[in-house]
Amino acid sequence: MSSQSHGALSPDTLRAMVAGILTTFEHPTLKHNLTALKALHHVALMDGTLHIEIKMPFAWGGGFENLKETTSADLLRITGARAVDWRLSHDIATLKRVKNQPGVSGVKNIIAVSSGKGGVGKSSTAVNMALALAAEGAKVGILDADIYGPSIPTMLGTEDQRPASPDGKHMAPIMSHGMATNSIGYLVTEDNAMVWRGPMASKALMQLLNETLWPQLDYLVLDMPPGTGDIQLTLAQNIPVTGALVVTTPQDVALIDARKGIVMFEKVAVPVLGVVENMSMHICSNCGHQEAIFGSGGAQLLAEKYHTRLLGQLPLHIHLREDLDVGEPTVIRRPDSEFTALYRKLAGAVAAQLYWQGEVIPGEIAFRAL
Ligand SMILES: Nc1ncnc2c1ncn2[C@@H]1O[C@H](COP(=O)(O)OP(=O)(O)OP(=O)(O)O)[C@@H](O)[C@H]1O
Repeated sequence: MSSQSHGALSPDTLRAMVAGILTTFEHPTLKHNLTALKALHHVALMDGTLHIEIKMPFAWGGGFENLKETTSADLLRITGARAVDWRLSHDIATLKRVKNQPGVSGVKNIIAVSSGKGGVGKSSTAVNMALALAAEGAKVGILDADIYGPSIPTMLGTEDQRPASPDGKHMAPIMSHGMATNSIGYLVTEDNAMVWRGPMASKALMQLLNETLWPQLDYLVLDMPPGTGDIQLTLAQNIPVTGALVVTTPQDVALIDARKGIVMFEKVAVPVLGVVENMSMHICSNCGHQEAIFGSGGAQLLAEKYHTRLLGQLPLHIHLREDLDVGEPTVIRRPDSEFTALYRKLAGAVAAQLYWQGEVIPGEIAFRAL
């Protein structure tokens, strides 16, 4: 099609032209195209610049970058504009929660991050994914519910802080790297928490969730205690979770436990969003050599067998551990690294899966009654 003089286009024609191109855009996060999603929020052509605003119901920073790269040239050609001024805004949908439970004040969606066994990198994944969701454009918080090893404060560099209580009843979350966070680790010593019986632990965690003064959040990432015992089952049943992730390593023993995690969530009707494979490859920090030291392909097979999906794979690399040890997760410390790109891809896949798998609660207003 030949270029047209931009002065000659009516708003409707312009919109139809732009929509025509955007409709053809395909991306792994899109089950239906952008027009079906009503994502084209604003189009205008002024002084040779084409202004386009895309509004999305789930965190979509990565998809948006891809959209710009893929369609800008065509848009310029078809509209005759000299430049495109792209804008992405979000109006993140609130999705149906397990058992239709009422939500937590201020929080639209809760994503539980679990693992069948300890030490597979659940907390590392939760914290980097939460920061990646924020980098993708969402308002994000993280709650460390891992009574057996509350490591989020260390990973966020906030271990010396304690939540204040402005009214003697609620806790103000601690802010770190732009994210609201609270942890069972701020409230009890590790030795204390370890000996809690199930009901005590679950009660404390429910309090932590409900009595934190969360700011308006699109996603609250919940770092669950590892395993599939009573505490995990009680939490999965009582927390108004939107969906759950199961983190595993490619080792057979971890995969067996990850399977138990999937089954546990299915039992209590928590939608499983998918599996995340951590430490899928070891990358040598000297030579870059990659080695599948824990085996390969297992998480993919597990996901297929249980009719879910592999949402991301993260390598085993010394930078990931070092960054967490100094309280500056890789997504913050190395925003342009290949690791951050992987976490952002995972975050985008999780946000999209949550949306497409869920059912939108129209017009719910998350209010806080104090
Ligand atoms: N992909 C990775 N590359 C390098 N180190 C990693 C990676 N994932 C996790 N680690 C490191 O492994 C250790 C355990 O990770 P993490 O605490 O996230 O595991 P977890 O599954 O949450 O453990 P727990 O179940 O005990 O809470 C940490 O020191 C972390 O920095």
